[in-house]
Amino acid sequence: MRYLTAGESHGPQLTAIIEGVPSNLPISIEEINEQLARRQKGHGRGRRMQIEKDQVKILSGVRHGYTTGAPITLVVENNDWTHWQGIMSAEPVEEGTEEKRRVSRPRPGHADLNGAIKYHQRDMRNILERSSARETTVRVAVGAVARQLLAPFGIRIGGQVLQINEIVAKRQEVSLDELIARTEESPVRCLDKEAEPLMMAAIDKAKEDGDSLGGTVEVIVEGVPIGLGSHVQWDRKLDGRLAQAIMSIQAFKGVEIGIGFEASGLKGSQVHDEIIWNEETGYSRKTNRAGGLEGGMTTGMPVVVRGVMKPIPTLYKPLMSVDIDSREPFSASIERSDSCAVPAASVVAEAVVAWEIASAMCEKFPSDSLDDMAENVRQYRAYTEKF
Ligand SMILES: Cc1cc2nc3c(=O)[nH]c(=O)nc-3n(C[C@H](O)[C@H](O)[C@H](O)COP(=O)(O)O)c2cc1C
Ligand SMILES: C=C(O[C@@H]1CC(C(=O)O)=C[C@@H](OP(=O)(O)O)[C@H]1O)C(=O)O
Repeated sequence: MRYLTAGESHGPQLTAIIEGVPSNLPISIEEINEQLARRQKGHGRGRRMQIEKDQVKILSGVRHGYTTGAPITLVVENNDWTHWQGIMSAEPVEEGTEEKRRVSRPRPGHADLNGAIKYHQRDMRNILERSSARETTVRVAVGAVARQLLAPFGIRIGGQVLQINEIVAKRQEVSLDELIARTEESPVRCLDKEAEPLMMAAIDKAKEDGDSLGGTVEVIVEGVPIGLGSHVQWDRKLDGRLAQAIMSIQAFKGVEIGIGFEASGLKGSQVHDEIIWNEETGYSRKTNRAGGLEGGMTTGMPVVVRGVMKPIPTLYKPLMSVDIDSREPFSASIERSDSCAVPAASVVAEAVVAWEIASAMCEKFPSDSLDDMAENVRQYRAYTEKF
């Protein structure tokens, strides 16, 4: 499977085209919209989220509720477009007749300056419009389709926030069902009830100070068969692909699988997961420090991926920058902004992980139709249990 996204933050819409989704897969528009709504929530979001009410439109590839195997086009319209039509118009405008909201003072941490130099743009709006994480809207819609492809195989995904700024959540041993239910109730998508108000207070304080905060999110996938991905070629290793997916989310600067960076300080005997076998389910592991991946392939244990999001670059009390017209020092430009988007980003992280797992399923099993795929997954599972 593959997909592309298109669209600007303040343009008319975001679009995704997905190719390779098996035919005969039931698609629920409500479920896609539920995922879009989850991404819009979270303490620390800016005013834009009050303007938008993201809803998907399916323009191709789905008929009477089922995929046909043809490319699927997903669209999410920007309500904010009504305020930006002239500024973002594709039509030529006469010089001086239209307010362009030109950006000439690049924000440290955003794509503004590098993009402007690379693409020969004197108006950095032409960069920020596309680098904006508004794009994650359609990535979540794509992830929602991937989730619907995984659901018939009992593969389920949850996510949580583990840290915001200095506040680290205490680890909670809960089932995936409980994690999914409880994070949905939390304004910061955190299971630790003691950390939650501290995180919210830290976000409020940062906002008050004109500052921003980052943090850590975790995604867990259960029900994955053994052997997705491959050890035989670098670009087929599923751990590498998951890392790329997480790092492709705007503002993500770190990724780890299983115990990740902690492994550097431990001995092999403290890191590797002992192998066990039983007659009913076959091979398994005593622990899951590997986060469900060894040799670029799934072990059958839950896949556990964490990502670190840096603090949002746009600051209401801006850092110093340089104006590209005068080359004089100036405060960076201020665009309307979130002060912390870690809870929203955890929903995006779930989506991109869902996509990678679903893609790996389609590579492992014949996937022209859901019927082919279901039969092959059933046979393969019976085989792995007996191996
Ligand atoms: C859900 C989400 C919301 C974001 N909101 C903002 C925002 O309001 N203001 C901002 O400057 N950056 C925001 N970002 C981060 C920028 O888009 C990102 O830092 C920028 O594109 C530069 O890319 P890089 O940080 O990956 O290098 C957000 C990121 C995510 C994932
Ligand atoms: C629009 C979204 O996030 C945006 C991501 C973003 C950025 O620079 O990444 C900047 C802000 O855009 P605006 O200036 O229009 O408020 C955020 O609101 C969204 O998540 O849907």
